[in-house]
Amino acid sequence: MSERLRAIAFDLDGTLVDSAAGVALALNDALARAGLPGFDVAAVRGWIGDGPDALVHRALRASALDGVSPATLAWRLRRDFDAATLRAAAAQGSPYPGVAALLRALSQAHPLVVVTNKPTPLARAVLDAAGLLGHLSAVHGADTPAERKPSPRLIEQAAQGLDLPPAALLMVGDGPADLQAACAAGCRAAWAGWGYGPAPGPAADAWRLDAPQDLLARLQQPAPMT
Ligand SMILES: O=C(O)COP(=O)(O)O
Repeated sequence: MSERLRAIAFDLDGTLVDSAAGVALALNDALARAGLPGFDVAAVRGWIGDGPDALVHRALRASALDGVSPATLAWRLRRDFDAATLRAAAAQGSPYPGVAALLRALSQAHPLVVVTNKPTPLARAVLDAAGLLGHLSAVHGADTPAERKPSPRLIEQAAQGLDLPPAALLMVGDGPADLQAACAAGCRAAWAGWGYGPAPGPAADAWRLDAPQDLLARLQQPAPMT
């Protein structure tokens, strides 16, 4: 690990936990309670990464209800989605192969945090059920819209909590919002190629990781940003 890199911030969905099937389960539970049809995992996978409000909005748009439905429907779907997630956190997904071992190895030497667009209570429940919470120093979830990545706020909050400048962090994530938030915070970035997001363009200043274990190897090399 380079001298200035002192802590690692991980995205949750599509980076630590393969949650698409679990998110689809909770979303479809909420939709069914509202008398609406559900969606398959492939569709839902493409809607993950910007938080549950965006997920609900995208589901409503795909249901052709967007714009004609009252705001209370979105509110109710969101409430029921959160409840379904908390009721069955263990069904929300498992860590990707190699993730638990990676966190175990990295946490020996460096603080690890999660920076996610999931609200904190949901994020903590999912991480706990996945057996990952014990490796983490803190979980920073987006509890208000303004905190959501690509805003740098959660990364800044994480850095502040560790008493480090954001530049001392590496943000590892699968989505464009993760890399944009890292750039906005002035912190280094690594793209998790095993997740849901598209590959960053050639101009993006980020490590490209094919598998969780690649991170250990890359941490021995010079950092992509200074
Ligand atoms: O979309 C979500 O709920 C959270 O997504 P993230 O963990 O990739 O930030």
